Amino acid sequence: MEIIFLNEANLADWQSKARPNVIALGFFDGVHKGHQKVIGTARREAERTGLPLDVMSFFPHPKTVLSGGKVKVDYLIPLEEKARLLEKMGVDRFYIVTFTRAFASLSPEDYVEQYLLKFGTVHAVAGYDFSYGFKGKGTIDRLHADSGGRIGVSKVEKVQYRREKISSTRIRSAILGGRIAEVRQLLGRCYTTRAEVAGGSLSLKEYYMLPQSGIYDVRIGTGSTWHDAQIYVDSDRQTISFMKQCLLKQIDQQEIAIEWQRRVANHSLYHSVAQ
Ligand SMILES: Cc1cc2nc3c(=O)[nH]c(=O)nc-3n(C[C@H](O)[C@H](O)[C@H](O)COP(=O)(O)O)c2cc1C
Ligand SMILES: Nc1ncnc2c1ncn2[C@@H]1O[C@H](COP(=O)(O)OP(=O)(O)OP(=O)(O)O)[C@@H](O)[C@H]1O
Repeated sequence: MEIIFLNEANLADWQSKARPNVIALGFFDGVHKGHQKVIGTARREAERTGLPLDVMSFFPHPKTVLSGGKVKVDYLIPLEEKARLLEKMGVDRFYIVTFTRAFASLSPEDYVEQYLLKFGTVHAVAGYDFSYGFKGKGTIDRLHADSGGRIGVSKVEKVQYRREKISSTRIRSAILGGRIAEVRQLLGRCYTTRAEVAGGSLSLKEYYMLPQSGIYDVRIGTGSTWHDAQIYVDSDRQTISFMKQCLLKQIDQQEIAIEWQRRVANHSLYHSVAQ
């Protein structure tokens, strides 16, 4: 999979490398079950037509840019992790458009012209609530018309869990609430973060979220094996530590994966046990 960072400076160059494609559109933080349906729909269309499958996403989050940095988005996963997941789903090119105020001011028609038609898009897939162009005025229902009838469009209907839309926002609040079992249902897999182990302490890497304070059953991945463990989270201090230190020696100075399985106790219980 090719990863391409698009900006005003290299836009014309990439337009000149256009080839016909099917593309999935959206931010895709977390690559949850709703996103999987969008990308899966695009993949089937790519297979049917024999065209490459591309994804176009944005960075930083539009909310952060449009608020002038005032709104901070807690990302679920960093770009590298999004790229790993997209590659596993069969994506050929992953475009990441640098989201700036200038980009946000493009009219819906100009976005479609400059970023889809000039990139060779034959068919675009997005969810029922995808929006694009100045003030988000472009909607999936008008994308076909905005392309002058040249781009075929598939709209993915709302994917729900317990009668509510699955969204990145909902997953963020479930993580902050320690509702790890729900997070697993929404993502379609366990939430997995990466951390560094140095001198006996654990630190989460950037662009992952720390669940609510408490004790969690986790699996620790070292690249070669998985170990069952328990982790204590203090979300006020933003720290994580192992309940038993024995694993720490084996994995010192390594980058590990933490697969969050379930929350087994809350903060206060830990303190009464520890005292
Ligand atoms: C060309 C373009 C311009 C946009 N301009 C705005 C804007 O002016 N205001 C806004 O709130 N969002 C704007 N957006 C953001 C979209 O409304 C939407 O949040 C973004 O495309 C991510 O889509 P998703 O959240 O459905 O994945 C723009 C998006 C694109 C692609
Ligand atoms: N539950 C869902 N059902 C169908 N399509 C979805 C769903 N969630 C997102 N999509 C689509 O997936 C693409 C990426 O969406 P986006 O990244 O905005 O997801 P989101 O989870 O709704 O995020 P946020 O919570 O920040 O609004 C868009 O085309 C969007 O319409």
